[in-house]
Amino acid sequence: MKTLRTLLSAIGINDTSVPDTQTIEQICQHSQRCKPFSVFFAFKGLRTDGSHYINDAIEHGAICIIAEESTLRPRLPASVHYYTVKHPHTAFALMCSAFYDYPQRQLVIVGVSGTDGKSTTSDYLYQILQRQGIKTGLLTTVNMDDGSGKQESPFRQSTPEADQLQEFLYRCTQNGATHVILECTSHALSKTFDRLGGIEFSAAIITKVTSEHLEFHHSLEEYTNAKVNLVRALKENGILVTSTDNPRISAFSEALTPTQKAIILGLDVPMRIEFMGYQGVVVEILGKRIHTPLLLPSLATNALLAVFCAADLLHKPAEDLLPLIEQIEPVKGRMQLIENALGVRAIIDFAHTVDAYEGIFFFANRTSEGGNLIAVFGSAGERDTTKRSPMGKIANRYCSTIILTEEDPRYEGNQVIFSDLRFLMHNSACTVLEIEDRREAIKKAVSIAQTGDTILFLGKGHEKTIERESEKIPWDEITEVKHALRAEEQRRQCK
Ligand SMILES: CC(=O)N[C@H]1[C@@H](OP(=O)(O)OP(=O)(O)OC[C@H]2O[C@@H](n3ccc(=O)[nH]c3=O)[C@H](O)[C@@H]2O)O[C@H](CO)[C@@H](O)[C@@H]1O[C@H](C)C(=O)N[C@@H](C)C(=O)N[C@H](CCC(=O)O)C(=O)O
Ligand SMILES: Nc1ncnc2c1ncn2[C@@H]1O[C@H](COP(=O)(O)OP(=O)(O)OP(=O)(O)O)[C@@H](O)[C@H]1O
Repeated sequence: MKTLRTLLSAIGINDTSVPDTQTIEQICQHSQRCKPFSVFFAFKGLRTDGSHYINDAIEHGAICIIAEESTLRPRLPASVHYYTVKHPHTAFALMCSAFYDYPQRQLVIVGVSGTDGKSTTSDYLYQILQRQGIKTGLLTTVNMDDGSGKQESPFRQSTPEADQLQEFLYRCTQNGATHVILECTSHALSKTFDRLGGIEFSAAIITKVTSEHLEFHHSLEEYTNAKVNLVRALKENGILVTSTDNPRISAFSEALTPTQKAIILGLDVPMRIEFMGYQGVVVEILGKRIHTPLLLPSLATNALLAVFCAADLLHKPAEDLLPLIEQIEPVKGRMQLIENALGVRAIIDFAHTVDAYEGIFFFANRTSEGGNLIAVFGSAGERDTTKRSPMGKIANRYCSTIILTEEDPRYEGNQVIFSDLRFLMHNSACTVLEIEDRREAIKKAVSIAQTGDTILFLGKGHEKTIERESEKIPWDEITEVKHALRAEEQRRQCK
């Protein structure tokens, strides 16, 4: 247990008036999660201002309040300590780290970022390190391992808030993990949220930076700059691993210091990726020809990034680790084929960006062998709107039928989202239907598919809910698609 004085000094506040026996039970940023002897951080948010909840936090047991510099000092009981700081999110991360005894200092931490491919690359690296006997922690949108075994991530965010993140790292140290792989999102890396503040990374993998989350970052430069923060957080001898697929390599390599290094696949290490459709991608690299079970070339690149990062961490030749990608296991909801007796190729994938759409529609088109292509998708409400029309355009170019449906409409509602998605759909040979209820949309797609056709179910992957307004409806895309296929098989058998 830490004293308040120690925790305050971790964020540069040295207050000798605080009794040095005063201990702290918890640090929180939501008033209702405070319990007796908590420190409450009052953040100015996008919807409300945490400083409006200071009294609520005190009622729940907060004894110390940290607010932003511009916050007007509220009237407080004399027993409550109150401070302001310039960067409260960074202070929150640093104090949480101190609260858990700086767990990152005991761990080799790899950060994985990029527009697409963070979860898969992280998972592939985890698999490689585990197979090399390294006890490895993992935290992605999909999975978590705190050293006690792999399970689905319980967190709401891909990179959780600093209190949850630091507690996770602490558990990793307690469970004997030596290495940890963290999926690092642009939100978490941004100075606005700084959820990873205080963590020094041994390696940074950047898959590919295209465009996403512009509703938050406002420009591609700002978005890229947030991701570059991962390289800025590298240790003195840290390594950047990326590939020539990444159109923004220079933004990242320019942030390296002379003692840090980079491996750029495709440039430092020539490679060739051969598309083999449903047989899985073949890669030629370092004189080897390796057959992977991964279907998309981008996923194979992710696996290679993982291999070269692992080789550097383990001081092993990459050649020795390359064969491991022959047995790499897929990640839930990523290019997941659902078996069926209809003779239809049913694929669930988490593609939800323009670049990921390019990849998956290229795959589906190249492998269609004359069959029709049907796609079921929507786009997230209250999030980046700039990607919607280009995504719709790509789908419309290749599909015979598109069924627009809900993804997470939130308060924006489906009709606005559908209209954005349709904006550049000029190919009249493609039928575009709108079925808001995702379950009905899936059933419809399955009902019109014939032997040899391909159906893509996009944008939900592993996710467990659909967010309609403020409601979270439980959802399991894999189960829903399986049910629809089974029902259709029975219907056709009875005919
Ligand atoms: C858009 C976004 O990032 N929102 C984050 C933001 O919410 P906000 O600004 O709306 O917060 P707010 O509701 O205005 O509240 C302000 C403050 O008042 C506090 N409060 C509020 C109410 C109350 O009763 N008491 C109280 O103390 C809140 O805890 C908060 O600290 O600050 C909150 C607390 O700091 C975050 O939980 C919340 O993440 C939400 C859950 C979210 O959906 N974030 C997404 C966009 C996100 O982070 N995504 C990334 C990227 C994913 C990807 O790349 O795919 C991720 O890492 O997951
Ligand atoms: N390197 C890549 N380049 C382009 N598309 C990719 C790449 N890797 C994966 N994809 C596509 O993106 C989808 C999501 O992959 P993944 O879950 O690894 O991304 P992510 O960055 O973790 O996504 P999120 O941040 O939303 O959790 C995949 O299903 C695939 O269609």
